[in-house]
Amino acid sequence: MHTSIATVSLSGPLTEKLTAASRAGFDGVEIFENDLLASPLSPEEVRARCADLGLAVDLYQPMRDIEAVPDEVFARNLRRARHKFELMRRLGADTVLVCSSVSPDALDDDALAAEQLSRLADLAAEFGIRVAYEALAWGRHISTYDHAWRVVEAAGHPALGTCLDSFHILSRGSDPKGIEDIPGEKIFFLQLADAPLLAMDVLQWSRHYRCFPGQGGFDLPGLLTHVLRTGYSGPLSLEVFNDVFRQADAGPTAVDAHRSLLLLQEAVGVAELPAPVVPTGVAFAELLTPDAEPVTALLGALGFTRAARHRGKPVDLWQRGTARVLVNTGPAARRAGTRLTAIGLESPDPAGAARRAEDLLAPVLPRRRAPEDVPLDAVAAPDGTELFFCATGHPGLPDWRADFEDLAEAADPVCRIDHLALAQPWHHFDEATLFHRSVLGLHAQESVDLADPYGLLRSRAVTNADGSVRIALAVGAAPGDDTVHAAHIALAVDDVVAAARAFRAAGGRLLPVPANYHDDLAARYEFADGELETYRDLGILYDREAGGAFRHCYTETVGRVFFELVQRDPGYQGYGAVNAPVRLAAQHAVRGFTGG
Ligand SMILES: O=C(O)c1ccc(O)c(O)c1
Ligand SMILES: [Mg+2]
Repeated sequence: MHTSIATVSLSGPLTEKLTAASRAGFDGVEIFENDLLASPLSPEEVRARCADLGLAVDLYQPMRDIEAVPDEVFARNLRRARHKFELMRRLGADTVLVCSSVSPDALDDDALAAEQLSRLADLAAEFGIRVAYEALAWGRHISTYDHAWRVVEAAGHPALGTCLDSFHILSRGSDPKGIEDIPGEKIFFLQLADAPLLAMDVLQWSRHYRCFPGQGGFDLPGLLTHVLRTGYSGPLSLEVFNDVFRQADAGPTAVDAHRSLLLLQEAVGVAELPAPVVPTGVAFAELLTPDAEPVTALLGALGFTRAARHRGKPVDLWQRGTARVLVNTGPAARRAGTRLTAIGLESPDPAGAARRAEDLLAPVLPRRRAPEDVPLDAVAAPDGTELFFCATGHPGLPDWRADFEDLAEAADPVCRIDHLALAQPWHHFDEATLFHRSVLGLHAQESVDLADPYGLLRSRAVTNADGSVRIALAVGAAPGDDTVHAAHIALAVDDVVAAARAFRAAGGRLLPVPANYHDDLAARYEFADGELETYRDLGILYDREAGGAFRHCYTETVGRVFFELVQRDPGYQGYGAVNAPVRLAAQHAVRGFTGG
């Protein structure tokens, strides 16, 4: 279907918004009046720019406070409208959005509203323009879609139709099924926005918290299904007022926006995409570092051995059990300190996984990093993390390990990657979740807010069904907070006490945890004799759910990476979130002393 985006959804001046929308693959735009007023381009120039970019000007908006007013006020409104219709002719826009009045002048009189909207439509028709009337959820007298439709229906004017906006409909809890009572050709426009389910004033909610479909709590596929049943065939247009998107780069936001529309079309069956290929495990995590020594010292103390070396590049494979970490000291490492740059995901169909990602606008990475390398399918996640789709040890599929020359048999204490925690750029958290959910087919758990001494950290885990892939996506409230912008690799061990002791005996440094924390644990749980003292000594944190317990501790941080040792009872599904504030405070306390 024809896809469109309101310029208010993107950051920057009008020309940047238009360029971003076009590059992301949108077919058209809704031009928000303020964006035009602030633009140095004339309406003709905007029209030409849109044409050059392959964008239709699908809507001009909004026209406000028009209807159900005393005659003399309406006369002034018509005069204003004539100006706007002349402007729209120059702009090449043939549909105008009129939102229901919020003016104190407006009367609670549907017949008057219908009559005046009809007169407005008469004038619009002289310019070849159609009027799409939309109920704002906070409209003074008209605030529901069915009410707006009754007024439009009563007016019975061919140049007057309604504009449906999913936010206004779903935020008020209206039943979208009634949309099917509207003839499709009288729905002149469809605006789509999701939103987190918040209990707050609807105007504030709308102006600050809207998000792209699939990122919030509304049933957008359900609503769109009702709309399509009417025969509606106009644009699917995103109109998202969001404080974060206003500040984020327009380019990536537009890509995320378009991805959300592709997914919505897939969900309602009007677009076909390659099916998700859910990853079945973690093949490796790759660290890029300008200085291997602190990283390999840490890995060594954690019981990893250097098992293999890449044939052509400065990349070593470190392994303990089935936990594999690649240490890359290539030239790219010089640009930034130590960080986690790539993840290998086990995939039953690597090529299929990459095809879906590509169709959902993920940048595809070169299949070979060098001519002699094994070809691997890889894409970039929104945060830039490279995702390799791997088939470790599958006959018939390329094995990434073929690029490596064995150095040693891996020592094999039981150990695997329990989860990876990735720091997201602060303005791309919702997109990251949607990406991992829809592109990779992972299930998203609830988002949790964690108190950091210097701000709030938001975290949301995405997992596969058996928990063999767990990725915790986190973002700090404060842009540029380095501590929370560290990624970490959590290693699952059978006995965290033994693992922590072995780590310390090998010279590793564990994150010290304040005594107050363990005093509180004593108040909350009963422990066997000596157990709590052991945890106190090693800095082991503890959590318990109905399903079981979680014991975990942290290593020092090297660059922007640290490790966690976890002992997870099979029934425990979380990540020790209750302990995160203590852990974050402890990491702040040692910052500067541990950084590498
Ligand atoms: O918040 C507003 O004023 C506003 C304006 C135009 C719209 O289409 C809308 O949904 C909201
Ligand atoms: Mg709207």
